[in-house]
Amino acid sequence: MSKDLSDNRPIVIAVDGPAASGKGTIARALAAHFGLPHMDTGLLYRAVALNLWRWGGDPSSEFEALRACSAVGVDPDDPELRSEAVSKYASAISAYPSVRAALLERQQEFAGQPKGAVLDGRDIGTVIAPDAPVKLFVTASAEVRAQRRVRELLARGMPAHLEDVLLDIHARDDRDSSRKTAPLRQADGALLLDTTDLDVDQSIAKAINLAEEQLARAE
Ligand SMILES: Nc1ncnc2c1ncn2[C@@H]1O[C@H](COP(=O)(O)OP(=O)(O)O)[C@@H](O)[C@H]1O
Ligand SMILES: Nc1ccn([C@@H]2O[C@H](COP(=O)(O)OP(=O)(O)O)[C@@H](O)[C@H]2O)c(=O)n1
Repeated sequence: MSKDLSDNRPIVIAVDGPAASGKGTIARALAAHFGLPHMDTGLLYRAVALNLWRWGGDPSSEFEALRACSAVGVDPDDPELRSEAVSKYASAISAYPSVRAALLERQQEFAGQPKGAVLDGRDIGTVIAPDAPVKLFVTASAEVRAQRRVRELLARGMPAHLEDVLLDIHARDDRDSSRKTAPLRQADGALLLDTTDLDVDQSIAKAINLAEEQLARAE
């Protein structure tokens, strides 16, 4: 049974996890279930990365990466946002504290909407919305995640090779988890959802159950 929203308390849902774990799919489904707005925060980092890439900027320069943050717009339908090159750039520039700081307010404002919101990313439960009543950490084996990402890229008409995508996923997992600022980790109070052996419908059903459980406990 879905949560009665009539008490007007905001419902903030933080969904974090590594690349292609299914966190975006789950976050969108939770947003639809609870009637909340959704933000894919990875797209912000990808938009900065795409800006930098198009200018011929250097991802190893924090200064240039920060410049790419100014007035960054996100066109979620731009296929280049999901290219492998942009994924690599996004992972590199997201390690810079100044880049993360530049994108912080936009995310916290979104999370602070009166009815609440669902956000997915790497640091939602740890940094952006640490007091969120619902926190999920979505994961799956690297091999399964790579297969999903390959299928997704091919379906979008983009080239993809399993070995390259798997290498990229390992490299991004390592970089995202080992950086000093806002590393990828399961937040305090977050429930683990391993989707390795679950299909999309099963993952969504489990996520809704876990969210309802956390909301009931928060009452
Ligand atoms: N449980 C699942 N089983 C199979 N495929 C999935 C599952 N969850 C997501 N996918 C597919 O895998 C791809 C990556 O999912 P997505 O939700 O975008 O992951 P993330 O946001 O973690 O990168 C998408 O094509 C999505 O449809
Ligand atoms: N909240 C977030 C979201 C993304 N990111 C970074 O942005 C990159 C792209 O994020 P994404 O969520 O679009 O990537 P996928 O998980 O969909 O592959 C990640 O590899 C992270 O390095 C981050 O640091 N913090």
